[in-house]
Amino acid sequence: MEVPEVLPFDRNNELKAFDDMKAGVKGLVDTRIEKIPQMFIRTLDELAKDLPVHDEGIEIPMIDMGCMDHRRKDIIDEIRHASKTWGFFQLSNHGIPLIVTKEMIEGVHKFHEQDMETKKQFYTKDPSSKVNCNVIIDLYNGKSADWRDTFRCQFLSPDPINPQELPDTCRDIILEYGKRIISLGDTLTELFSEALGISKDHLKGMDCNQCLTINGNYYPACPEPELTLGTKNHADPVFFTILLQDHIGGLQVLHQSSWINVKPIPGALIVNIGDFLQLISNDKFKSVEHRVLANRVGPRVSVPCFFKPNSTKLYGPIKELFSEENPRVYKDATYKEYYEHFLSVGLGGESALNYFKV
Ligand SMILES: O=C(O)CCC(=O)C(=O)O
Ligand SMILES: [Fe+2]
Repeated sequence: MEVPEVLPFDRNNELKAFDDMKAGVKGLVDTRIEKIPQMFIRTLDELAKDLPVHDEGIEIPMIDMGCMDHRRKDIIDEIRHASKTWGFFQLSNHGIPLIVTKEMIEGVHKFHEQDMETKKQFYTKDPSSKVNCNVIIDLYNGKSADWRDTFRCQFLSPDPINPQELPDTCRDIILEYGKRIISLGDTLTELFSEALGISKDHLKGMDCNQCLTINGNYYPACPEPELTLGTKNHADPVFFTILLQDHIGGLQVLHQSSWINVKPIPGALIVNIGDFLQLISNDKFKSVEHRVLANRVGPRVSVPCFFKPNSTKLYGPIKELFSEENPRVYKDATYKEYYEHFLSVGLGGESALNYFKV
């Protein structure tokens, strides 16, 4: 019997398209392939450290922000509880209309799905550029790459972005969505302060919502989703994040050593505590690891809005939160020092906060 010759599959043959991507002239969405290249395949070390998924009747807390004037105290209690135990919660009745969230998702589709020639101008690694896409940080520290394209826009830095710098395809909706996120970010900054038991204006006075980066994540359908991740596990290197996701799903949050799926709920927004809020709250609030699975179905779109610290200001735990039972946990650090350390650790590694413990 004739044995058919089976050639070992050489993933490197597929790499031409990805060389372009690494060189910054192509997004994942522009490369239609059937096998994923080596650079996306999770390492044995990553797989060995993976934890189980727990998906039976457990969900991140849902907080209804409606009737705030009458229910403020209850809402603050719920935010405190969620921020201490989960580091994540979903928000309903947050004031951003469904039509605006829907158009924001469509805007991210339009940006990533436009032709390469138009998109090319945004593929830059120039850190001074306020709008760019596809800076895959893990390619720089030897771990597997994430199965996603990303568009980043420094909306407040702290000066507002010049609208002309935004792409034509989604300029209007980013401006509209960004304006509403700034207002929701203001409200959350007050609620977080009150939940910590300090004055309503305390976190705003520390410039916790002074800088805002809006990302547009685009996760193309993946032919081999079990071999890679859409976004590797990480905690956000920011104060807090307000995340919009579409209906596809794939976001998972680490809770009691298991991955929990975050179910998409139309119109709801997800809020999570970032490392810097954990640092200044002296561990009262938790910045929790999360990740996004790759999926055979796609594309999936998400819009994380990151409230970040001013990079040169010195931050440390809030003194009002110290007590004999709760002594200072972290040293003072600038965001620049912290973020450099975060990048050196890379996604999928240990928490960047450990390095700043006293
Ligand atoms: O796409 C998502 O749902 C989450 C992405 C994320 O965690 C991030 O960009 O920091
Ligand atoms: Fe994140």
